[in-house]
Amino acid sequence: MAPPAKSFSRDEIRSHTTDESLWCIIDSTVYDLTDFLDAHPGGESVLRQVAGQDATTVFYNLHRHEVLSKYADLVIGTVSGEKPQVITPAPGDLSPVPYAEPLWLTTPFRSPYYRESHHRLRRAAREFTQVYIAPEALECETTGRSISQELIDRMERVGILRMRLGPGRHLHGRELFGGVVSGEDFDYFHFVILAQEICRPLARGFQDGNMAGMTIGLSAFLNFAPEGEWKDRVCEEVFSGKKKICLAISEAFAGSDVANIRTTAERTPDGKHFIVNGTKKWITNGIDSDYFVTMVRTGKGFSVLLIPRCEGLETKPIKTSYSATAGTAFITYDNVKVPVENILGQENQGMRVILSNFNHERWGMSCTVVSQCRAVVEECLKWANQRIVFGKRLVDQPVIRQKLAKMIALVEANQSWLESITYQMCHMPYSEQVKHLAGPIGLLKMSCTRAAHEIADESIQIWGGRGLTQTGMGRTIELFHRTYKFDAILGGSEEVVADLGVRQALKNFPKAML
Ligand code: HEM
Repeated sequence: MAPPAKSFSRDEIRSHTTDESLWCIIDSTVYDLTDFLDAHPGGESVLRQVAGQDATTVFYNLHRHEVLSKYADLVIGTVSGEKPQVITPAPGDLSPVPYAEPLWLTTPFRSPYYRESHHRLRRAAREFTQVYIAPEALECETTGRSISQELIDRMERVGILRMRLGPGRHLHGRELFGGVVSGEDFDYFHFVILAQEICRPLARGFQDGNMAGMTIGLSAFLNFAPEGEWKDRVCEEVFSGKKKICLAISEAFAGSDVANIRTTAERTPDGKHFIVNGTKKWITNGIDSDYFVTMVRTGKGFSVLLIPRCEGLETKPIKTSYSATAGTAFITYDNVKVPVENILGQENQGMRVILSNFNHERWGMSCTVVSQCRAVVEECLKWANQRIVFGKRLVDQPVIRQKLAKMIALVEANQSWLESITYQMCHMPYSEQVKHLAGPIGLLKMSCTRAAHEIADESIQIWGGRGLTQTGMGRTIELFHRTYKFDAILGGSEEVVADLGVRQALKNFPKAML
């Protein structure tokens, strides 16, 4: 909001120092704090100490810039002959902070990977995220409530729900974000952009609450359900946002070692149904899902069934270290009757169904982890630049610059590797991707989550107590530090995906000797 057109001389401002009229200056803008004195969360006395003065430095030492937008009604004008200097980005704008954007978005750097439609999508996705996703993400992260139907409908209208499944036929014939890219042109780089933009609010629980179950659950259904009315109906229900779906693999008995699951599906004597018994644990979005893509043991192996919410299937919330808004569930199946037609792929060939999506899931997680890490780097750069401590900026301490250097290098290295792998995904036939990319994608995910570990650790040291506080300036750092481990565990633990990368490398090892 533009400040009122009135301007005041610094001499005049200096005379407003009493509880009856208390003014101060922040970034050449004049604030009347008289009626705010007893409402100020930081107390009255600190405001009296800056009465009539320029409080810019002390203000930014203690508050995020967004506080000023929230309290814009306290503004009464500007200082005569001065203009506010601090940037308030408009929705969709790029950040001018060094390393806050990947190189392809930074002038004058160039990239071989991105076209005009990628730039258009980036702007549209960021604007949408800032205007619609971020406010709800921050609220849900705190309250634990589920994503609203209103936001789901809004995402559906611009095509976000379909884009979350990556390129493919489900996007054909659609104009995404009202025409910034056509469904046919949507490629893996468009996906990287969307994934990296919508996680920018840094609300890790909400990020999963925002239809993460659909991205991993529906893809198995899309690729393995037989063509026909059933497939069209379920896809339409989920893509339209009317129904929710989740992927139920892990159990208390088996996490990353999926082959140890114990949930069983036995055929009824007439062969028309499976009877499912067992449990599933840590199922994202399970709490309010309508469909459960469930991995089960069948006669000679594993199978995957689409199970609608029905009698015998119950979901209970699991309290994790991120917000309940993710809808993390413990599921019990007690004699759940499922038609045999609900099988995805072949009976006893379910491992193929599950493995087929792992690459995409792990690559998608790498996209978001790099983006979150970058957002943390931006927070740290801004903080280190504005925080005055021991009489100088935090960033004037060499030890802080060392930490920032390490964090920046980790982010840039992982983004480059991500783009290089994404380029292969755009150009390799699927059969080659399956053969050649599982290893590199596993290593990429490991590299990203290791980087997140380092970045979470260093950022807390830069932020001090604020990095351990859930409100105020360091809230994003506190949340990142509390939740970065999710990505090191979900979708295959760091150790499992790292091991996969090395085992794949050794598979066709040449007779090369030292
Ligand atoms: C327009 C002027 C101001 C507004 C709207 C404002 C608003 C706020 C708000 C909303 C908080 C809660 C924490 C947060 O969300 O960041 C807060 C905390 C605080 N404010 Fe202010 N404030 C203003 C000016 C000042 C000034 C000039 C000072 C110091 C001289 C000050 C000192 C503090 C302190 C010490 C805290 C507690 C910070 C903490 O817990 O880390 N405030 N203020």
